[in-house]
Amino acid sequence: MISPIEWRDGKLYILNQLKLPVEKEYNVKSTVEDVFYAIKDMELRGAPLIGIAAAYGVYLAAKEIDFNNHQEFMKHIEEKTEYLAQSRPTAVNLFWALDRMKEKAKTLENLSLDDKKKSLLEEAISIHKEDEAINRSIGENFLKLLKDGMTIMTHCNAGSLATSKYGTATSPMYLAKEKGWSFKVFANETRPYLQGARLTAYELHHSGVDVTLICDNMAGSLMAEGKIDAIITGADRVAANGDTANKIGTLQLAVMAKHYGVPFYVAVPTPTIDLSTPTGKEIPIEERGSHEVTNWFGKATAPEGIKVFNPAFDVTPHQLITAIVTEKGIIYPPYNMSRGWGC
Ligand SMILES: CSC[C@H]1O[C@H](OP(=O)(O)O)[C@H](O)[C@@H]1O
Repeated sequence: MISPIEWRDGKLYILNQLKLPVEKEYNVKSTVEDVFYAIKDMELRGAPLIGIAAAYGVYLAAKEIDFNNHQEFMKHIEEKTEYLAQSRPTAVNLFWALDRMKEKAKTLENLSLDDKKKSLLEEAISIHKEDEAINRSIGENFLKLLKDGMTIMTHCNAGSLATSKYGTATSPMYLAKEKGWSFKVFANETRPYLQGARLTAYELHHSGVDVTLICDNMAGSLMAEGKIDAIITGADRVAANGDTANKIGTLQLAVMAKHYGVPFYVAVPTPTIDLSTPTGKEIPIEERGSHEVTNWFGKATAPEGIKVFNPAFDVTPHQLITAIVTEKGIIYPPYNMSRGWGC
């Protein structure tokens, strides 16, 4: 499995996902600004991975501090976490990771400056490592729901390229392969940024998972022909009532799944559950630039100056979700996330 982020030899290496599947290029990110733009420009993306990168970004911000007045130290950390929080608005993992790093920093008052920095790096590494265990547990919980030989559809990339390893929606696909099961996977290309074609098809194909790439507009006919046993997507934010924000195009998949009686599952690490957001209506939906719709790798795919609407996410109402699978267990409707994840 390809790793999208590595901390090694005292440096942060980020795989530039804008170059996949053609080039596999890792770049060193040395400053909090480097991490901000890597998230904003989608060199790295995917809710859990955004959180992990932001955690390292807070450490890189601390690294530049050369004074040990704790009030000033905290002021700097707070400024830089607010800066990183501006990178993308929807994936709650970003804010979860920033809050966790800020809370950690508050506990370091009596340490030397070097030990403060060391402790923040250790916290970022913990967030990174914990994510791997979370994803494996999500996969294990999914295998209680799925059966060998099933055909699964997925949307966008909620794979190892969106996390530390295994992915969330793809975790059961990798674990099934470990168990000698054979899933057939349909990966939706996921216009406009093609995370499904460029990333999900890439990582599953290179891992020997049976994956077939389809255009987004082909999903309905496969369900109508009874060829899909389950749909599994990731999530960027789950509201307290179970409404779920995920990549644009997820909502229409869920509506069609309901119509054709296909189970619609969401793979959710619990840091993606946001109890402070009551329903999907309150989830901020990122709108991205028109170039993502009108160009691909510099080739125009629409007339110059055309008006474009480019929301990066949509919200699937909880009524359309068969189950929410987390590392702590499987949550069934009615969803009331404040009940200890409802597992
Ligand atoms: C593991 S969930 C990843 C989640 O993030 C993706 O969005 P983006 O590529 O814009 O960061 C997509 O919504 C995935 O489901």
